[in-house]
Amino acid sequence: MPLDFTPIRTARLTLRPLSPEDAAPLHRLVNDWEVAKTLARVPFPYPRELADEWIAATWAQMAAGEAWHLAIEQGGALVGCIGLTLDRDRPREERAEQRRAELGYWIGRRAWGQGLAPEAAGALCAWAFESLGLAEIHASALRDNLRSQAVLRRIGLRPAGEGVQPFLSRGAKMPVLLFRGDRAALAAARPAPPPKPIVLVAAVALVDSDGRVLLAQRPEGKSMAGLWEFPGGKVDAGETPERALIRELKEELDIDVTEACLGPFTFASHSYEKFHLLMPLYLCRRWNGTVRGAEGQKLAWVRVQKLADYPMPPADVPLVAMLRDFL
Ligand SMILES: Nc1nc2c([nH]c(=O)n2[C@@H]2O[C@H](COP(=O)(O)OP(=O)(O)OP(=O)(O)O)[C@@H](O)[C@H]2O)c(=O)[nH]1
Repeated sequence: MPLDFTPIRTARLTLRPLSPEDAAPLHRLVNDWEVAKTLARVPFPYPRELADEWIAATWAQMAAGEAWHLAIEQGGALVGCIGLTLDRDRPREERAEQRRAELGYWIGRRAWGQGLAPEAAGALCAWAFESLGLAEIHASALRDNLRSQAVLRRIGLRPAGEGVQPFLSRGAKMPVLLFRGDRAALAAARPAPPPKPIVLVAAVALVDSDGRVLLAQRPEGKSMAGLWEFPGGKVDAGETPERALIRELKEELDIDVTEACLGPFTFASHSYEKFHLLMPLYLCRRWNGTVRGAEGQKLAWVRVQKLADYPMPPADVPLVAMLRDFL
């Protein structure tokens, strides 16, 4: 068993070395004419012992650095196989960056229609460019296998002519379309990482009769602890920014504010590592009650010219400049 292979994980799949327990489900899935007829190197019917032999062969090939054939697992069950085989037509000592490998895969019939093949193939190719330093990946698909051709195109391979290949399952030579792509072409086709969530935070610059602005210090234990910020907080689901501010100002500062006293001033739009902050900043000069740090946070009334002396979260920096110009 090739123990040193770290499984490749995608959103839905795990690609891992085959194990002897895979032989029975593998046989059941591939001994299906609809699957076998698209594969060049699979006989049909597929003898049960061949599954054991094939799994043992994949370990030997992986240990020799010749091919990487992996199980495609979804939710703990085998749903197909995928592999890359280094081309042999070049001298073994050639430089790694000139290597080419052939991609092959199949998905059991019950797992068709979910986009699993491009998900697995895209991930295996990305791994191979990174770990094996390949120059190019190529593949072929039967001329009438439009579905597989679509998979190859989707992961970034491009048509590279036609050919004829012997198909064990058909006992005949069959016309195929050839595809190939380099690292850049496949990387460009990979889906972008999921966008960061947008977090809506309402904040306010409270301005007193001397024109000073209130800042609150982020307490220990929170992200960006020690930095000074405008009072406010996250807008809850179903809440308006104004209602959120009225709530937060009561909780944090023990003051009462009305919507009419919250004047929209500007906003911050800033990408933090895990989220994108969208923060409307209001101006407020009138409130009821006496401002106090109701959550134990330190407060400071700061003259606009002095605001820059207080280290603030990066999202706030442009807001400070705008306040200075306005007040
Ligand atoms: N209230 C406020 N939040 C700000 C300012 N600038 C800024 O980047 N933020 C960010 O906006 C989010 C405000 O969330 P919050 O006040 O409801 O909650 P929190 O500090 O407990 O958030 P956290 O613990 O998730 O960091 C924080 O991630 C905070 O770092 C600002 O001037 N005022």
